[in-house]
Amino acid sequence: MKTALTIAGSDSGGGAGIQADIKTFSALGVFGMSAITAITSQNTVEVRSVQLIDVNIINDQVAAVLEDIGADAVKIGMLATPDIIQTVAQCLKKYKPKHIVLDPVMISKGGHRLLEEDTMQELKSTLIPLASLVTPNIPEAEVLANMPIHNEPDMYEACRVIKKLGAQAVLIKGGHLQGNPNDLYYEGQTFQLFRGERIETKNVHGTGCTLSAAIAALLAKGKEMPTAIDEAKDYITNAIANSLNIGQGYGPTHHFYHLYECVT
Ligand SMILES: Nc1ncnc2c1ncn2[C@@H]1O[C@H](COP(=O)(O)OP(=O)(O)OP(=O)(O)O)[C@@H](O)[C@H]1O
Ligand SMILES: Cc1ncc(CO)c(N)n1
Repeated sequence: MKTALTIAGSDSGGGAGIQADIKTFSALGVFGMSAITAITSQNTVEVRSVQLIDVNIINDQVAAVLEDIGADAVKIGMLATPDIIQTVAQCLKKYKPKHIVLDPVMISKGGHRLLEEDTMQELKSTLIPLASLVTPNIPEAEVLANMPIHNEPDMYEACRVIKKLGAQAVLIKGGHLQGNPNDLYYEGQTFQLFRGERIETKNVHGTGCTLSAAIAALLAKGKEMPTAIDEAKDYITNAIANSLNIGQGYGPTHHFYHLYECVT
């Protein structure tokens, strides 16, 4: 069976972070593993508290998984401090996983900052150059590219700037712009727009986590990057279309376990 490791924060509410990633891996027929970087006390409305995990424990979790089982792909989510980023970067340099999908998580849907000041700078210089794909949403892309993004033409320019930070490829997610949620992919030569149709729902907690985990799972199964993104886009669209109206705030996406075949 193919395997995928998520290095991310835990969301007690089950909609984002490690929990969304493992559900997505499982639904796509990939064996999911985790290295937890932070524990968030979170629900569909708010983040109540955050406990960061000691960097030695983060290092040990990654080492334990990669020295024994290995991972066909790694997905990276919430990394709250420059120290944590450096630790994860050292692990990636040591174990050199084939596919690294980096979701530069900044702020929860409820508006809670999930990383400290200066952390985005460290992410830019230390981690983005190691990534096969970096998947910012619009506010994250604005910080990474250091420019405002108001429309699709701005997304093209921001892709160019972010690509120069050294990732192999960039996918800017258009969910936060008005109109249809189209995502723009750029690998340094050609652009590809992955079109979506906006689903009218407030239940979009964890959509970014789910998309990046789906891309990692599909890469683990041997798909080429554009195919992995295309199929992951179908996966997230389906997960949003069937999202769950639970909790008082932004409900979670829904994962269908029986729809996807397992590659052994
Ligand atoms: N209402 C919607 N209908 C259909 N697709 C959507 C909708 N909102 C977002 N998407 C898609 O979901 C994916 C995730 O995008 P989004 O911009 O919401 O990520 P995000 O802000 O990082 O999510 P989160 O921070 O909650 O994890 C993208 O492919 C985007 O186009
Ligand atoms: C732990 C965690 N990671 C990522 C996000 C972004 O949605 C979140 N809300 N919580």
